[in-house]
Amino acid sequence: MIPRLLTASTSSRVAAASKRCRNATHLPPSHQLLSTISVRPGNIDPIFGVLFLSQSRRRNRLRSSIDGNCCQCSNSKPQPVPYPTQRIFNVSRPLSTSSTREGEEVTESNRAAFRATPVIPSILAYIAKIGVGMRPKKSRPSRRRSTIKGKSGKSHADTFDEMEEKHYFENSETQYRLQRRTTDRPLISKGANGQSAKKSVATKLESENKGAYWLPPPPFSSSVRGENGAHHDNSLKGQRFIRRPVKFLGKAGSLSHELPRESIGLAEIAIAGRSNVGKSTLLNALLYGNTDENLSPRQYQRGGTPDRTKLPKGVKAEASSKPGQTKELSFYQLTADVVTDNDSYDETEKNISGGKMSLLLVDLPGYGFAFAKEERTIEWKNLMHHYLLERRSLKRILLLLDARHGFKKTDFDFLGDLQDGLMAKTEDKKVWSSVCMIMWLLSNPLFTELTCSSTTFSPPKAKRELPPIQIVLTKCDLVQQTDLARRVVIVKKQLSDFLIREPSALPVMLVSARAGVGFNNLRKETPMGGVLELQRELASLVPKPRCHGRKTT
Ligand SMILES: Nc1nc2c(ncn2[C@@H]2O[C@H](COP(=O)(O)OP(=O)(O)OP(=O)(O)O)[C@@H](O)[C@H]2O)c(=O)[nH]1
Ligand SMILES: [Mg+2]
Repeated sequence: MIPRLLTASTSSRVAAASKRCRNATHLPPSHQLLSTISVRPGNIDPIFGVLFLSQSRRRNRLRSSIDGNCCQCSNSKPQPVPYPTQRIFNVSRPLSTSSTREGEEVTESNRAAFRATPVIPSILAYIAKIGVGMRPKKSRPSRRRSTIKGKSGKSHADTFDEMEEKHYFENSETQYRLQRRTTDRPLISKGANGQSAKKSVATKLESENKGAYWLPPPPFSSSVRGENGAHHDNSLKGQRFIRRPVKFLGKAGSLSHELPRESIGLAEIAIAGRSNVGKSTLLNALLYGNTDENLSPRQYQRGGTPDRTKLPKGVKAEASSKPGQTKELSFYQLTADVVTDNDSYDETEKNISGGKMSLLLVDLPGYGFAFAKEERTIEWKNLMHHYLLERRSLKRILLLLDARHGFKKTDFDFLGDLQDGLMAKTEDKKVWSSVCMIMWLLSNPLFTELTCSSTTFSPPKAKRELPPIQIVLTKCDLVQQTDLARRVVIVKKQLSDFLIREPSALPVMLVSARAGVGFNNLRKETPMGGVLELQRELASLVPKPRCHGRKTT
């Protein structure tokens, strides 16, 4: 037996081509194809070691498979990926057919590839508008640089590598000026007493903004602060939302631990992601907002943002720079009492006239590398999968990705495991329900009657799907805005390239849990972007109170 010989590049191309053919009956695996080719000394090129086949038919077969076509498929386009019969993820747009997750190695794009990714102007404009990400530094061209002209007659500053940053900076500067013009218009007018109104209005604004801070949106906070310190939003159609202190409902570290009771009346949101991606920090920011009393939006706009987020008293998730800090599933409940304007509110009163609105945020342990024993990490993983697959009140899964790195292999492994678990569960359920049905029919004396009127029998309930998975990029404050725009493009591409179907059609959200970042539009009525937008999104998932508008007894 003469050993088979192929150059590495040829064999990998054949393997890639065989993977591209979706019709299993058409193309045998590449190794099968190659095993049919017998290698004779005459078939080996003495210099390159590449196969030369005497039979033209075999040569054509090999060539066609190397070119990426199945040897039996006549059309050159690869066949679409066969979709799973069950809906795995909630999607509302066409599924990706470009490649499967299986066998693909997820590689972190290198710096050159990352730089080569185009910056889409609309994404960049959005990022600039919401104010997340590092602003490009003001690159003032030195006098020398601006005066020295290149051969083409252009200044060297014009041919500078970071032209797009310069261009962007000009845009953001214009936006900033426009914003100032609309919000601070009185600043340029003169006061009645001849004194410049600029100073007085500025002082007034300063005092108003002093302590202006960012809280969860209604119903979990107010946009107006009452005289007695109570928070309520008067703009909401005769209703007030009184926020209660955050409640810690409990934690579970293994499958034997009991989870808090499920309830239809509350929205449950799980925060998942790799270890150290910022899950606990984001959870705290979602629960409490960013309440640095000394921080004013004006301070932020001048570029100085404090390093630490100052949170008020209350239960909080523990965050640490060490991966593996969170070792249990922890449940935090945010509740607001809905009070109609005519009613007096008593905090001790159990049955509030308008009812209650509750949001349950669940901090999950991270996957990937963690400072913990292996058995422990396996235990978390099992618990997490069990929770995500079984919990019925789960409304959304926030999948956090570090904005500096995007998707990593562990993230796809996590999604893949969820998908596998869901498939296995569906199969188990099908088998179990059919066994139950047969047993019941056999033991039932009315068996014959039932078979005649089979319409009375209701089939087993359809399988619950996973809730939508929302991709959230965290730590955006550590990334340049142009790089952030590139990251969004790459994450979207990775989603469509490596998953059979995308987790959901929800937009990729950009947040930073650091104080001052992501809320420079604080003074606008509708908050956009950052944690504020995420808070609004989550608040919109909270079901309306059932006893709305009437007194309960
Ligand atoms: N600059 C910056 N740092 C952040 C941000 N969010 C979190 N961090 C930091 O990232 C580190 C990890 O944060 P955690 O919230 O503990 O991360 P985690 O995902 O809960 O980690 P595990 O519990 O170990 O899974 C901490 O040092 C945080 O201060 C952010 O938005 N910006
Ligand atoms: Mg944590």
